[in-house]
Amino acid sequence: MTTPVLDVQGLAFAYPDGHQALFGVDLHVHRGERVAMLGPNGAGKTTLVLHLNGILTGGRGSVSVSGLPVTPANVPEIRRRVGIVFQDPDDQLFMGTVRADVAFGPANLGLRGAELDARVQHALEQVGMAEYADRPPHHLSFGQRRRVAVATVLAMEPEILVLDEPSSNLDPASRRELADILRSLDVTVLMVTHDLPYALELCPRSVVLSGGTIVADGSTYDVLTDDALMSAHRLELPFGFDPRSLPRSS
Ligand SMILES: Nc1ncnc2c1ncn2[C@@H]1O[C@H](COP(=O)(O)OP(=O)(O)OP(=O)(O)O)[C@@H](O)[C@H]1O
Repeated sequence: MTTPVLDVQGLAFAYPDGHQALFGVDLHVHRGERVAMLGPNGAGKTTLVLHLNGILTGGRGSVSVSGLPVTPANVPEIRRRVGIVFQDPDDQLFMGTVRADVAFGPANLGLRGAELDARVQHALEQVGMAEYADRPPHHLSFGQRRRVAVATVLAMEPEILVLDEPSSNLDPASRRELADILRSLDVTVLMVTHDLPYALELCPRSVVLSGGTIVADGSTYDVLTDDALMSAHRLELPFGFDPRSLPRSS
């Protein structure tokens, strides 16, 4: 078996106020997988994501990315390997142009000149935003800014792309376009979402985190059609959406 891209073992974490948010989480994601992380509000999803690149540390258990443990000493390399796209693109876009925002990370890695330009161009092409390179990010629509935020992370050539609620606040066309982009990428994806149809559309596998533990890990179709599991963990499909009535693509 190859080394997982993401290897979380027995991760337990309590916040400084004593609130225990994770109770021994195990999660293994292999290269090329697209995995959805589902779960009700307060389940611990964000807490888990913040451990993946060392924003939160100090809990029990371990997290490794392609064999490299997430430790304070490894954080710079871990942050290159784990690209997190946060829910609000404005948390990630702070430069005067789209190009400068996408160049920021690779320039910090030491890329310069033609190599840097090519990296930026490729990342913008991957998200269909190359023609916006010279625009200020704050002149773009929310959906366009989210795509640029994805490009800022892709420009680092991460081992795993972690997306927090990628479909939130997108209109139906932007939501579909982002799905097409994510499907086209040759990258391992972990996607936190409450948008269950989006999980079904994009991720063959889903894990359900509830009360700080993983309560299910299997095919997204099997998870979403397990009525007892769904109701036990406050997961609800949109009215009228029935995975059983869809062609089985994932
Ligand atoms: N800084 C903090 N200090 C104390 N407790 C916290 C802190 N941040 C989160 N928590 C608690 O930890 C638990 C897990 O929170 P977390 O944000 O990881 O959940 P989540 O699954 O991402 O929820 P949501 O779907 O609402 O985003 C919750 O009970 C939350 O109240």
